Amino acid sequence: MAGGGDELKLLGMFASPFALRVKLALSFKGLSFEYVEEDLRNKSELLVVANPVHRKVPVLIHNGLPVCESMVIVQYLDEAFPGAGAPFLPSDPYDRAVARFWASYIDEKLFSAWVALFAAKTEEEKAEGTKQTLAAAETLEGALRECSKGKPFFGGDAIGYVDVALGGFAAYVHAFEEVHGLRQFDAARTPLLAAWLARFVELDSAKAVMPDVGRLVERGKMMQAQAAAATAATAAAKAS
Ligand SMILES: N[C@@H](CCC(=O)N[C@@H](CS)C(=O)NCC(=O)O)C(=O)O
Repeated sequence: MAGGGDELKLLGMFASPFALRVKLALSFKGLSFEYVEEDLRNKSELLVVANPVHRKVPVLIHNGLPVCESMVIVQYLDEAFPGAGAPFLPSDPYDRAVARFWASYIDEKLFSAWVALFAAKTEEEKAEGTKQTLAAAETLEGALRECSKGKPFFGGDAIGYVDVALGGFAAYVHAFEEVHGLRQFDAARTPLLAAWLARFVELDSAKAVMPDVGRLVERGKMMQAQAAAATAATAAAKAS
């Protein structure tokens, strides 16, 4: 429990990068919570009632009230628990706007490039997904330079809003390398991001909630094999 009579319950799924953001945010703020693992093929009544619009994880239930959408939850934690650690969002309104901009870039460009890569059925689609992923990483390299002002994190010396947004994908960077053979935050191409990742995964609060990379790799390989089998079945059906 969070302390002071607050009850926090997180509905998540072990492989969800969005749920990981919330686990990271709670961990960085030192807030304890009850964790409920959802089976997304058979969603609980609690999830459906708590997030009737999207029926997705993560949902944070604070004293019985549900809050949905990972980055909305991260902001909520800043506002609902002002005494729990440094705020993720900067105090200056312009810096706050910049942080929100980059967090939404991560969802719109980096995540969608990964989805494109993951869904790729042909070599051309795979090449396109790879190109988009590396281009998004290069853009984020510039964002990190701008936001960190020479300090280790997007938030400066401390973990900030963009660090949490990107941190949700930290375990995936390693898993992707194993499943797709693509090093996204490469030290030669994006040295700041590569150093950011190495530092981030070593933080005690991050380590405490990070999913097992081996399990993510296993899941990624299984999904890749299922996608390949579906493509082969479609090709066979067309040929017959
Ligand atoms: N924009 C949402 C994305 C959440 C999301 O896509 N969650 C996925 C798991 S990674 C989910 O619950 N999927 C279930 C479904 O689509 O039915 C956020 O940031 O929280």
